[in-house]
Amino acid sequence: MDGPEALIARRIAQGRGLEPADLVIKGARVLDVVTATLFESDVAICGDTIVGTFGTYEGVETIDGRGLTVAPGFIDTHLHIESSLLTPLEFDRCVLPHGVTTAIWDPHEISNVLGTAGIDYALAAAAASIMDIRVNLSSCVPASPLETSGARLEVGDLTPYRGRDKVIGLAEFMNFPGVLNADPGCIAKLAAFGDGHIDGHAPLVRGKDLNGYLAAGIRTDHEANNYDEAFEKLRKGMSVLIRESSIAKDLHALWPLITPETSAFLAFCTDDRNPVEIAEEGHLDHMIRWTIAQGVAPAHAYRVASWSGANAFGLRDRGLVAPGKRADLVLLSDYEGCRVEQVIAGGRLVTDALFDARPAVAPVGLDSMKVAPVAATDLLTRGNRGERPVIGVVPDKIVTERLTLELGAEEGVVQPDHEKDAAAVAVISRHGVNGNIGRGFVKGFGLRAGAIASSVGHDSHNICVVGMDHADMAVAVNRVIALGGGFVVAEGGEVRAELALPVAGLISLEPHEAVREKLVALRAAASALGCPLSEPFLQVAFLPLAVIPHLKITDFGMVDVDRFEVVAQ
Ligand SMILES: Nc1ncnc2[nH]cnc12
Ligand SMILES: [Mn+2]
Repeated sequence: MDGPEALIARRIAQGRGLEPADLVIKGARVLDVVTATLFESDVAICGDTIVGTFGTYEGVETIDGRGLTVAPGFIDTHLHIESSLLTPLEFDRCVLPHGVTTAIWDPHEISNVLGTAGIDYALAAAAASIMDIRVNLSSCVPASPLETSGARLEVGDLTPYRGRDKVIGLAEFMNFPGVLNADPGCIAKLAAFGDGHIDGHAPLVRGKDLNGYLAAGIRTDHEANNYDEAFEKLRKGMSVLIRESSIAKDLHALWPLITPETSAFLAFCTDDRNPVEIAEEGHLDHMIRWTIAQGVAPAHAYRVASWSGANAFGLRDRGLVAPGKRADLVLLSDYEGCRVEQVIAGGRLVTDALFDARPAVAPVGLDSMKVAPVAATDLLTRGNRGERPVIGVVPDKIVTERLTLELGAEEGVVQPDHEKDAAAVAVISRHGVNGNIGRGFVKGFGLRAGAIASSVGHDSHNICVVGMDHADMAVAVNRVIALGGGFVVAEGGEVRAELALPVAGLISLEPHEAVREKLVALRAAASALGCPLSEPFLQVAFLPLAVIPHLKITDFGMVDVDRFEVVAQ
């Protein structure tokens, strides 16, 4: 026998204790998330598979498990690795040590810029990473018809990827108005993937509209930011993915959902989490730790972070410390505090040498700035004094308010107003498709001067700039273009801080430690301009997301998301 048959025979022999296992964790306390109990045991591993628990085993190699608790590897059920600002392999090196052994990636950020080349990049990275990166195919590129993306993905672009290694199904179906209105393009995608997994994205969708959205075959949601909405979705059979991103922090509202009965139907996700927060707080380990600190039984929190997510996405080979399951294991020095000591990914102890041995993945999209430098006059909103729609930023939320403010004008140009905390905002099309510039105003950035610009502008990733001075806005935008993409703070005609994001205008080529340092400097520069927000760049980056209520801005202009129409250019 050789090949799969020999491997199965080896697993049986090692599981039965007839021969030493490849690797044994000796004398640990093991978490069983099925019965929510802990038990003392060795854990025997053959290759990438757990083969023995509830027993004593000999191992070719052993790990001293005394004083440690072994939990199933954590599963981030919905994220955009691009939002970490890191390359996927740098994300792997940054996040796997936090116990996240599986990450389910929707590469719609890079796909909005590069099209299927973005999906190919994601799959190449998934083949090289140590953590098991799975890919859901980006269902809505562009996210809405009210923006200009760098590419479009129709059903015919997606179906060739079905069944590919690492591919699960269809990623977050954000165009919920398109679903509810039975838009033909949406229906075609739902039909093509209906027999598999379809992820959802349904902020504030309730009642019979939610029933219609679910009847379309959509299985999960991560956009509920309040208990009642999440509870309704849970009771209607959705897997609710509780999110703690760097900007949308829903854990504090949703942790009470986690009970003995519901924890099998809830999962954790991060959506968009950057290296500063990963370093300062953690990743899913932070979510587990924080949830337990609220009083949730530890075993239920760990179940949400492992088995429940595996089950929701059809990953039947993982999520338990049990024979036959994938050897994704987290060794904890503090069970209630979720302090990760060591991680085993696919049966391999995670070490620096393991990361160093990965094959390289070539960067893509290094020429994604297909736009000429702008002049300050390009960013002006022409008009007279009067009332106009203004985006209301809500700290730690991506939902924004639809405000109306009276703003003054000078010589036919509408002016930012520091007293009213009304900054100018513009979105500059950057994909070489057209010369669109959307212009408007936003309240909540607290700026007294200067400008903040970003080539990360969800999800079409045009350049978004917020400022109190149009000349500084142009300086910031033009530096973003010169960098090939990035975040820039400018004041008094000077660049005060910057981070280059040359991979599709979204991702840095630097190590996560360097990206973290530059993000800290950018936050400090934004704060020096008066900005009180903990995440100023993500707040800028989410202003264009026209599938999140209520008022946003794209390269088309100000978009009323509830009425799904452009309300001001
Ligand atoms: N990056 C993203 N794209 C679409 N919807 C989101 N909701 C939160 N983050 C998002
Ligand atoms: Mn979403």
